[in-house]
Amino acid sequence: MSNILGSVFKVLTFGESHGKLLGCLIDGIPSGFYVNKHKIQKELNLRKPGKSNLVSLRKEKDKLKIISGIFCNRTTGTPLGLIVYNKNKRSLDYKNISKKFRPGHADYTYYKKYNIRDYRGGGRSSARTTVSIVLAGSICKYILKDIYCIDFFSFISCVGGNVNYNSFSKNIKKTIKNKDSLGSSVNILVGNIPNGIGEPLFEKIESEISKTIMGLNAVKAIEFGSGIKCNSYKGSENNDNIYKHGFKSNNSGGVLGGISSGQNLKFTVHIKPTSSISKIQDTIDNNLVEEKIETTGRHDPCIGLRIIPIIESAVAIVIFDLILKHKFSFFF
Ligand SMILES: Cc1cc2nc3c(=O)[nH]c(=O)nc-3n(C[C@H](O)[C@H](O)[C@H](O)COP(=O)(O)O)c2cc1C
Ligand SMILES: C=C(O[C@@H]1CC(C(=O)O)=C[C@@H](OP(=O)(O)O)[C@H]1O)C(=O)O
Repeated sequence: MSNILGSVFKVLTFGESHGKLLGCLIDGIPSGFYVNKHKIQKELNLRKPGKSNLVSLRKEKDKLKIISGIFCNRTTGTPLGLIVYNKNKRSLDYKNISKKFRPGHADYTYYKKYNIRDYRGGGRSSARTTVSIVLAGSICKYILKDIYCIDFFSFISCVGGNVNYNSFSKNIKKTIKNKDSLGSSVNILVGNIPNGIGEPLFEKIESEISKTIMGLNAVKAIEFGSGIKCNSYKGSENNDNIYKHGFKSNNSGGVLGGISSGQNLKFTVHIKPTSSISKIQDTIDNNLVEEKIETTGRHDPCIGLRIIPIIESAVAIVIFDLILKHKFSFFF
């Protein structure tokens, strides 16, 4: 299993959905950084479930606990350990389906590969594990803001194939009634990214971000700038003309040759509909016997509503790691 993100700012993530706790251990964080607990907690609060009836109703406080690596609120350069406890587990919800594989979830592949499966909340395959990404990423996010004024602007751009923002919540409510779920897309814009981040050929900023974002639960595609639409454009339409004070458009998504151009980094992430639905579906059990399955419990009907803080944190880790790894600019 691979549970480590980053190569200099190295984040080891651990924990399961219904285990005792989740967390991360960060190796490679420079010494002397002020660790702002409130800013980390704010990001955890943005990610946590149970905040409305349009998301999973699991109620977690996700209260930050720092277990190592700081002295007088500053990093000491030793491994920084951050955790949150799981408090609101309801493993009984999974009892009926403990031997059946939910279509679309990771149950089938985990069982086939590891020959053992923690069925409680999906165990390690649950998006509850994204807590660890937000723990580490929130630190990167505010360091990037303090040093480079890097800002994130993100929004949900599509729910169930519909791009009209005003219809999103109505559409989700109707889908919940129908015991189903919806796919979605979110748009991410990272402002004030300095020119020069990204290492061609094989650590282009696009490829590094894509690898991490595609590693998130339920993400099925990512497009930069004009994305897949570029296949219908002419060069004269897709090129971003260059002037003394910058670019006239941003079809490149802020990346040229794998290097940030100084324009906003712009990408779209497409997310599949939640697999755990209470509509009856076909599946098999551990003994290959064909069964019907109905997944009840507390599930997100549309993941796009919750994924933005996770994506922002993941991207912040990638950018900060590239900066540290290549001793970019005037950082040191
Ligand atoms: C923020 C977030 C919340 C999610 N909530 C649920 C959920 O409530 N129920 C569910 O079945 N899947 C949920 N997922 C998706 C599963 O974790 C994911 O589909 C599963 O791990 C299988 O991985 P894959 O979809 O990447 O193949 C969520 C994903 C994210 C990013
Ligand atoms: C708990 C979270 O999301 C969970 C993600 C998830 C899944 O299968 O990914 C399934 C559900 O787990 P449970 O049945 O334990 O409530 C969600 O609530 C969270 O994001 O904190």
